[in-house]
Amino acid sequence: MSTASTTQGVRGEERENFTREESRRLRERSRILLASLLAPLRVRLVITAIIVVVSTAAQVAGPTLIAYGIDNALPALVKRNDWLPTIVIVVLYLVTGIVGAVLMAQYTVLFARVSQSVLFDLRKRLFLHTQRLSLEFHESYTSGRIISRQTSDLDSIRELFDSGINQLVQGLLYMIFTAIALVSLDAPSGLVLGVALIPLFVLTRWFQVRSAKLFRATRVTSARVIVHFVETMTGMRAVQAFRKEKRNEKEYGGYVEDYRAANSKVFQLFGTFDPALVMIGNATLAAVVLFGGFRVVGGSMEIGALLAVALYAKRFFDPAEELAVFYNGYQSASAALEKISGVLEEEPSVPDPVRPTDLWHARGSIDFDDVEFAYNSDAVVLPEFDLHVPSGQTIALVGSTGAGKSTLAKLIARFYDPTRGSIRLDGVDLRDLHPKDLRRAIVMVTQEAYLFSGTVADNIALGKPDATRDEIERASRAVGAHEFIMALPDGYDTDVNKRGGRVSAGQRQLLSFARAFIADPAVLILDEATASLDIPSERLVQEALQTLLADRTALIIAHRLSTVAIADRVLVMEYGRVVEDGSPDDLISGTGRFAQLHAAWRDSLV
Ligand SMILES: Nc1ncnc2c1ncn2[C@@H]1O[C@H](COP(=O)(O)OP(=O)(O)OP(=O)(O)O)[C@@H](O)[C@H]1O
Repeated sequence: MSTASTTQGVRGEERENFTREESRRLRERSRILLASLLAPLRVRLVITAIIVVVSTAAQVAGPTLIAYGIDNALPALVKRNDWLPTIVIVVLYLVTGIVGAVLMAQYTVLFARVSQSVLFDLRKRLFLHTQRLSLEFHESYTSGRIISRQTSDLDSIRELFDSGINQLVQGLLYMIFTAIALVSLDAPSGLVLGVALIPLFVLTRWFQVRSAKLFRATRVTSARVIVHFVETMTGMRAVQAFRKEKRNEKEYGGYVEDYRAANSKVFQLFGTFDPALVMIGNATLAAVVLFGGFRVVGGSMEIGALLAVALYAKRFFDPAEELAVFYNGYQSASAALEKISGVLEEEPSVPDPVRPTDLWHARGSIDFDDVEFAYNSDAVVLPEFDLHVPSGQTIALVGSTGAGKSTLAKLIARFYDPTRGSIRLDGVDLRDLHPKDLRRAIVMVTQEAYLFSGTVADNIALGKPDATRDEIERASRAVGAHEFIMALPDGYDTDVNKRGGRVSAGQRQLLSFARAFIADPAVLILDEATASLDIPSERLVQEALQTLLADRTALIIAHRLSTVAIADRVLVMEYGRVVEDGSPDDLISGTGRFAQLHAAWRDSLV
């Protein structure tokens, strides 16, 4: 398999090891993403860079000015009563101090703006792209992982921007300028600093290697805590129904403990690193002062220069810790960027047509022509499927579980494309249809009848965003939902997520019918709820169905055999094939599979 195919999109996200070629490709992908995020901010970045260079240079100038003041300006004042050099030094000191501080403030603000723009852009891109990806992607890439991309991954990139990169740039510049100033002030002291760099380098390397492992452990353990939490909360009904609380408590306790232990190891590491860093700094300072002291006594160095060199030597180590920590922030942010770039690289498996065919007024005839279908090239679900549904026909799909009924429905709604053959609406291949026309012509009402946060009216209007209140009410009346909506605390304006706005399973189904009715599609696909409604509710739903199905092509996945009665035609499916096809009456009076099912159902009613 090629490198591109093993690392394409989110493939390889769970893997720990990569070949050199694969790692190179992943880095390249992250780099391209980062470059595309930074490209629009080019001008701002250049200005920010200039500001930070000038600001750091101004800050570093202080000790040199002090040295000049002590060694040259003060003697002139004392010996010749010449105030000018002293005044110049004091003014310069003040000016560089003020310029350094003002520019530093500017730099912080500008950098924050750059990082906010990058994050805003990335967050938006990720959301829009994830939403555009086909159902196939979402069925395998769990919501926990999507949530991680949008939260913890974006957070580690934010952290790197907020405290990492600007401190890195500042810190590096600071060290470089300080070293230059120190060497130009007194080259021999530069040598001492050069020697001090060796233990500093060794200590930093040691810290990076140890901390990389420990920081990774904190990331892994924290991800486990989040995933377990999300899973428990989303599956709360099953958790409580199966009394899984105790087991969860133990598991969650274990994950939290691992996370705590990982964090405490990180703190222990800092406990060693920080004092060691301070020691190296102090030892260097002592060596510089001692070495300089001898030379001052010997007359080869001025006292002001010694003071400045001591100040530089002391400040030189200030950014060292931030630089060492940056490495970890960088690692976790680049891992995050790699995963996000993977999601962004995914392409919808149901692509929009390049040259779409418009279909303004669909009539609703559907054809399956030599269709074969398999999920993710696994076992074939529909081996060879041919079907003609004339417009206006109501079809009931029955068959044992796993026969392929939902798959058939998903293919008609074009959540997936067939692996062979074509599916056509009014003679136009679904792959060539404009997505807008497709969504207007074919509507699928799923079992879950999902309600979004908002009012009842908002939820119905989803089927036709510009619907007036009149249209909403008419649709609700048509499917028999008006009465119960009016009985809600605020009628159509009741918030479905608030107390009192909670609706029952049957009512939820009626709302989704109203939503479909207002959308007025040429083809309606209905995955009928298995929830056993009580008899009055079932009757209500049956009546609503009749209204909803009138004058359009309909395909109902019928779990209740009572629904079959309102169908013009019944398809019995087994193992991805149609094994019986006929009117309900013909099939019932026959001796086939459906006749048996129907007899068993009728007996169960008596
Ligand atoms: N997203 C998926 N990925 C892989 N295989 C799937 C997927 N969805 C369904 N399948 C498989 O396809 C086959 C048909 O499933 P389908 O959901 O279409 O059956 P069904 O007739 O609607 O069943 P039910 O009445 O239980 O809903 C099953 O073997 C199932 O395991």
